[in-house]
Amino acid sequence: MTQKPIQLNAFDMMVPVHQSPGLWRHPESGVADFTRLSYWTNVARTLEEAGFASLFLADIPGVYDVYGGGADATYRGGVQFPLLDPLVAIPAMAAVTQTLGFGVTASVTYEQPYLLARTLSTLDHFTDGRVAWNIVTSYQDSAARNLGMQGQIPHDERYDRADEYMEVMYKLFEGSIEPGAVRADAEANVFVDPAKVHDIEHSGAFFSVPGQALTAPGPQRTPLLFQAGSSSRGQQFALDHAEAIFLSGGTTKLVRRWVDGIRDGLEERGRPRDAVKIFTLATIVVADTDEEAQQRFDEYRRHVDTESALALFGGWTGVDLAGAEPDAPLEYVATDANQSALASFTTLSDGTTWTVRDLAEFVAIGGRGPVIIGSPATVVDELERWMQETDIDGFNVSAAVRPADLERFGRFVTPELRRRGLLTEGEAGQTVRDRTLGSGPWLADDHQGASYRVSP
Ligand SMILES: Cc1cc2nc3c(=O)[nH]c(=O)nc-3n(C[C@H](O)[C@H](O)[C@H](O)COP(=O)(O)O)c2cc1C
Repeated sequence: MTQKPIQLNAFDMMVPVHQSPGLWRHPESGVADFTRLSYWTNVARTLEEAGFASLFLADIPGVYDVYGGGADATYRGGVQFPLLDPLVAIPAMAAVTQTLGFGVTASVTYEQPYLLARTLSTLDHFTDGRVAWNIVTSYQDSAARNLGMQGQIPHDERYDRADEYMEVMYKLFEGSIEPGAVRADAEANVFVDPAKVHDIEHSGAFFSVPGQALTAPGPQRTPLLFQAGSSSRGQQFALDHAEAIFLSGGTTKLVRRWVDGIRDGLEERGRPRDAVKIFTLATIVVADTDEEAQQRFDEYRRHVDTESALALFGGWTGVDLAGAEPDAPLEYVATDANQSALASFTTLSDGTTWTVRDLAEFVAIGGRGPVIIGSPATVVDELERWMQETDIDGFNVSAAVRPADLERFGRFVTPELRRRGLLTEGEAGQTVRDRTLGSGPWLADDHQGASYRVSP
């Protein structure tokens, strides 16, 4: 049995269908209300009570329009569409919770760093240091087209640009407004001390930001940094910047391979092997007994929508499987979309040949991660097995029926985790960085972002 506590993130998105196409039709699904703020404040409360360290909200700035050469299947299936802006809901969720962190996704390919730094600092203030940023480079042509470009920036170049983007962000968060700059000293007639505000004077290949940050940083200065790139260039970027990395793989063997690569990469950079926390996707179907959980899963299966699953897969990978022979084997092609999503069913599949049908059925519940089915004891045994075999730090828990399966997690799995002493509880006032890494509120001194820090 592992001694290491299991860290829990919930993996969700402000859409009707996130990872389990078709399940919105299940009678227990509540997603018809996903546009109500109360849906999300209830989710936040549920997760906090269930011992989750954070809620990770995925986001994309485009529509999945690859399958069948259009978006009709996406519309019909509610496949990550319609899509609300996750940043807007965070303060409301923070106001009804005390310890839950919020991982928000924002794209470095389409957002300007100067304004995004202000948005994230605002959220860090409003959440008392409970905001984390999932740094993505994005992978959709539809996003590029609607954001004023002819097509996507090529895959690896997106990451080169993202490296410079991060330099700008570190300068804005760490190097522009010193701690103590905001004095609000009425007697001296000084609100902000000019000696403690610095222009960042950034001039690079992609960005020019000569001036100062628009707002003083929040309790964490730089928000906790999440990343999920899994291609080799994506992994390099993650090693250079991330404090927590998300993976998504169907087998312990595949996930272990990625984990070893990450920990070796950290060591090569002279950092501790555990400097970055690693989470992998898992979908849990739990009930009182193994039989009841299996029955529940069988019932879920009757609600899956394989066409929507292929629309989702097309959006991730840029590969259109409309009209493909269901028994045709999948083949790897390099695209400018999400390279690791396709690789996990082809070049990284350990000799298994995936057909189009297998893929649609697998992706239809829980996306690219495992589905763990059983009683609370069986589920926790399986979570422990994944922890041991993959050397991860925790899970990104996705719900098949939303939000019911998150509530069920809290009702069934959390008590078993607590009974086995596997959950670490949050404390009010603790930042999400401290809760996740145990290293205080700011970036670690050996993180490259800390080198931009100006101190009093
Ligand atoms: C668990 C997980 C969550 C992700 N969430 C998002 C997201 O919200 N938005 C996004 O644009 N990409 C998301 N991605 C995609 C990654 O950021 C990255 O673009 C993807 O893995 C492709 O990069 P790669 O080619 O380096 O693998 C996610 C990936 C994983 C594994």
